[in-house]
Amino acid sequence: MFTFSANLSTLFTEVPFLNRFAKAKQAGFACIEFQFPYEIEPELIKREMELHQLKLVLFNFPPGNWQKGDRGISICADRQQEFRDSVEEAIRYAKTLNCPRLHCMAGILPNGWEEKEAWQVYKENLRFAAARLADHQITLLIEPINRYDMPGYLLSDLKHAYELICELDMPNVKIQYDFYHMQRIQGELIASYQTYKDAIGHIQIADNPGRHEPGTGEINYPNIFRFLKEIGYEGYIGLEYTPKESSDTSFKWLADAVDLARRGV
Ligand SMILES: O=C(O)C(=O)[C@@H](O)CO
Ligand SMILES: [Mg+2]
Repeated sequence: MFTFSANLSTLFTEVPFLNRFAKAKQAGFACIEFQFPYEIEPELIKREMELHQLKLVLFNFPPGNWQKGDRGISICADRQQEFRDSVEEAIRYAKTLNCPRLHCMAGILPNGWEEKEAWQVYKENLRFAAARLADHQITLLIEPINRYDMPGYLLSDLKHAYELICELDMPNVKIQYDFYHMQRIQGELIASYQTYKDAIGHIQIADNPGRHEPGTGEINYPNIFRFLKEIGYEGYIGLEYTPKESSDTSFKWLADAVDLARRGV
């Protein structure tokens, strides 16, 4: 059976980052994930995790300068040393926090850049990162992201992600399948999950439109959870959504999902 993990970058944002661990515990979570922890030293995060007995399942490589528009730097030919340094920084956090998965964002293709060259650099960088992560038994994840939210994001196609993984042929590289992005990119959620399931290493969820909690939009999450249970998915499902009203009132769907699983539906 799968396990839900609370994404502390999008949930409990009513309180400062380090206070979100207690909130996650109070809401009944044993597992958490977040996006970019780099403003806080990992020892402080570790203290909160230990205090509240929380297990970390995922976070991201440093994305470059987010305020200036970076959404990952792994496709940038002129920033390969910066990328390599970012891999080491992510490993430093992952080792301290005992985290088994890291997501590497691709990046936005700058105007006038050759797409073909960007793919080449991306591939080289992923190969480097996957080898470094393998030294620490960490899985490297790549996630197709929709271009409505991130215009120009290079990796926005599930099949491309899969082909890249096949080409790299490194066992610790997997797809991060975010149902919200996949709905906006192509739909066909269950069928496409089924097609690529052996290459998928992590799931995230949110509804569309709005990227709020399941039940607020058009995605049939009860059906998706039923499907994931049927195929025996035993990994994590990250709640990477922005609560429609407040975090505390955004978990009603979760009670229904857990109940559904318990009843063996
Ligand atoms: O945007 C998403 O979806 C993610 O999973 C993030 O890690 C990237 O911001
Ligand atoms: Mg995601």
